[in-house]
Amino acid sequence: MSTVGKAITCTAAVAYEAGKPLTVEEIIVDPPKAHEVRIKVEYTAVCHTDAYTLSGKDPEGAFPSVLGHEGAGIVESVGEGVTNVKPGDHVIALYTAECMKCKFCKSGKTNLCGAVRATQGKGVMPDGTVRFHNKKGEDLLHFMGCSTFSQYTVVADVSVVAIDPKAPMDRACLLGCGVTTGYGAAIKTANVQKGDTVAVFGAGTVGLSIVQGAKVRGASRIIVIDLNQGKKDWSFQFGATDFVNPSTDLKEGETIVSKLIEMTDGGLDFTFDCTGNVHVMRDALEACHKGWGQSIIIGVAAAGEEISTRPFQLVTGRVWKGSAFGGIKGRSDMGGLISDYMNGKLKVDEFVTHERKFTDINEAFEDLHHGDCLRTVLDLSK
Ligand SMILES: NC(=O)C1=CN([C@@H]2O[C@H](COP(=O)(O)OP(=O)(O)OC[C@H]3O[C@@H](n4cnc5c(N)ncnc54)[C@H](OP(=O)(O)O)[C@@H]3O)[C@@H](O)[C@H]2O)C=CC1
Ligand SMILES: N[C@@H](CCC(=O)N[C@@H](CSC=O)C(=O)NCC(=O)O)C(=O)O
Ligand SMILES: [Zn+2]
Ligand SMILES: [Zn+2]
Repeated sequence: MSTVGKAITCTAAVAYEAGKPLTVEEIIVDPPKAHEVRIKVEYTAVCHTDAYTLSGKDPEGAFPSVLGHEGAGIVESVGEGVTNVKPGDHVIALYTAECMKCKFCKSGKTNLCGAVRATQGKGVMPDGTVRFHNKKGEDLLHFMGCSTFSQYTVVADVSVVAIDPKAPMDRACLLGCGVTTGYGAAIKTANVQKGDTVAVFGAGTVGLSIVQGAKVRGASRIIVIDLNQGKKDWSFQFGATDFVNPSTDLKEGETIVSKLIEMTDGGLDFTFDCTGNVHVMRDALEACHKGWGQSIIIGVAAAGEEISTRPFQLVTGRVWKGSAFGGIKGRSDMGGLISDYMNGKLKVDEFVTHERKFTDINEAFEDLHHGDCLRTVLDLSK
């Protein structure tokens, strides 16, 4: 029986309270309104940012909500006026929308889009209402415009892209955030060139995806810095030339900054923070080469945190910038990333260290805190 135009009851993992496990329960998902798309989510991974918001450290975090933003699925139905996807399309949800019409989209300067960001940050659809309700009749908020921790979700049409149906969704879902963010940060935001020197702080999925982007571009040196020795082998597997563990590899009187400057004859062309730690962000800036080194902030820091350095670091030519979703325009660029993956140029499968059924989602959050996990992929059919 067709579900088009009807509310769907399905299983979701609801975040009722900061710092508490998710509640796996049946919820009701309304049909899509105009310019909205209802997706049957097939697979989702858990990103560090989901854990960050669940922890209560996200100033935009609101509860009760349906988290999740690294998901792939199949369009179940579309609202009036939707032309970019159709029922049956395989799709990836986009936490960075691309409307192609707003000031941001038309600027040619950024991948940030202004079309739905304000409502997205409040956990509601562009019309200010929600499509999720629990069985008590309470409204549940959306998250990052995606809410992939539900068997069905509703997103704005500007927040979804169709992909090659031959791409396996249990892997392509990682292009919804981690892999795209890191790879894009290297090849778009930084635009690393052949021979450049690169340092990556934090060897999670984001950091290791920067490593592979830097390798594709022919960087001469790719130094990974992580406190977890277990990340060393992975770093080399993705293309690092060096691995430094600041807790074991620094000599008396040496700092991570002085070591990196010494290793690279004055500092790096590009450094990236993928830890969300503001002290690491400072080190990453100060390890840049005088005159031209650029440090890219990707990690998400908790509410109230601030970055600092001596202004002289910038006066003398180092540049601090940031990157969201790797500077990638989701609707325009995703096809190319999927092709790169399918052609073997972009590693994605290698990040899937754990696979679980959806109902074990709280274990997937636990996985994130263990050094042996890059990504856990959840199968929403189980
Ligand atoms: N700007 C954007 O568009 C996006 C930002 N993010 C953010 O990027 C960051 C990375 O995400 P993800 O790769 O999923 O996260 P992970 O937690 O998988 O990776 C972070 C890595 O950094 C390591 N680390 C923590 N503290 C330090 C330190 N002081 N020095 C060196 N290494 C350290 C961690 O080690 P250990 O495991 O031992 O703690 C871990 O290996 C997160 O803050 C996330 O919220 C994610 C996606 C998009
Ligand atoms: N809500 C937080 C900021 C969270 C944040 O920085 N998100 C990243 C993506 S993290 C993905 O895993 C991002 O791209 N931000 C840009 C955006 O427009 O959201 C806060 O309020 O501090
Ligand atoms: Zn993410
Ligand atoms: Zn736009």
